[in-house]
Amino acid sequence: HLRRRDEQEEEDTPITRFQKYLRINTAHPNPDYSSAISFLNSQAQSIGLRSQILLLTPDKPILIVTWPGSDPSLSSILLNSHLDSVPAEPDKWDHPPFSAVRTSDGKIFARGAQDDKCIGMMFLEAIRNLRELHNFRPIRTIHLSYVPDEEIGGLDGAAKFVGSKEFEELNVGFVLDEGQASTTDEFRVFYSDRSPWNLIIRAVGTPGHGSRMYDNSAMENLMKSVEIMTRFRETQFDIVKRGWAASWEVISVNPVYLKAGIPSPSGFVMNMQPSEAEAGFDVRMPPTADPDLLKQRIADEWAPASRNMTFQITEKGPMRDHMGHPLMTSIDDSNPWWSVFKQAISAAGEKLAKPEILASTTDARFMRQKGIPTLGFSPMKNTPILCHDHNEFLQDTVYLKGIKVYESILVSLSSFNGISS
Ligand SMILES: CSCC[C@H](NC=O)C(=O)O
Ligand SMILES: [Zn+2]
Ligand SMILES: [Zn+2]
Repeated sequence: HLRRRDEQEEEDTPITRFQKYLRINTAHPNPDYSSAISFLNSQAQSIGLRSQILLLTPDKPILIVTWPGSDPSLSSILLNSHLDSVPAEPDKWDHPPFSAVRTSDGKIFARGAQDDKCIGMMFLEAIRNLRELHNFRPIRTIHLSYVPDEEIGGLDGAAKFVGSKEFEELNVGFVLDEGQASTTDEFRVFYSDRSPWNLIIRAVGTPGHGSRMYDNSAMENLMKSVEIMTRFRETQFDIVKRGWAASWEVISVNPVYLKAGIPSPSGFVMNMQPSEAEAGFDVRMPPTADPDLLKQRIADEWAPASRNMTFQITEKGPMRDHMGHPLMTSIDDSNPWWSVFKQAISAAGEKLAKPEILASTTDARFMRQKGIPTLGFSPMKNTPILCHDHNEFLQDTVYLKGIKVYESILVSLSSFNGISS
């Protein structure tokens, strides 16, 4: 006999706890961080873990949960996830994005189900099982961090966190942060991110009657740039389409807004050519790309002063570590953490795909900048990639499997004794 849904959801199980976290609306622009933190904190307490809340920015709390290891002289393991989500357009979803509905085929629908509330809860459930079912005791200390604002650049989140004295005190030797779902039977793992720039180009030009043909209007100047940038975009995209490079190996330049025209009550004035126009672009660079070369190209071709153009680049976070090296975690035997991680995945009976660079960007770049080896990993396989998409969901069995995978990872990492600091 089928039980009623509300009866099922009154139970306290890994799935209902995941649903509870998903129902807390931490989407921008008004993320409810305080409810998320108190929920996670109560979960940590119910497992018997220590926790502390950092308020490095008003209204943007960071939660740190700690499971002390038996050898505090060893560096610790940090599992990081972000509290926030991108917004959702409820009208375009089959289920309300903060309902966390589980359909009869086991799909849990919610904004954040994949990105990245799944891992934040898997961490806690894995620790709960290791303590309660397996009576496991780590040698290295394990910390969990829950940070705000990843989706808007992380400056008041992970960036401030890694710069704090509290972070120093954690003595972190290795970090796992979020990755991305895999559509195959192999898990994906990421050793670097592309670096994001926000690029705004602005044109000024001669205003005039809408009927006149003349050179050097703001719109003409801007649109020439857009054409040149579109051609550059195509050269990069063609390389990917031909299979010569992965999407993370090229520079992406995608237009995200166009702004021009003289507003009128019914829309825009149609018989005036405006004197100003601008466009915004999301630019992503592979970690090994030369940022100065791209800056030169922008100054020479995309926004040349000769065409009455100016530009503004906002670099969203670091691109190099203190040694001037690109932010990449090594994935060869020079990095013992990599070997331990790989071995933990096989011990869980799972396979890893070839390590990748993430085409988008995560908080991992702030940890890598501190010189701490950091991998991006979200154990979701045979799963469509739905981060930032409508109808984001995660299959219940995939979620439960992820907990098991983290149990294996935590046992291996926290028992690893080979590096003394
Ligand atoms: C500009 S930093 C923003 C980080 C964000 N992260 C996930 O989507 C991204 O756009 O990749
Ligand atoms: Zn994310
Ligand atoms: Zn995201």
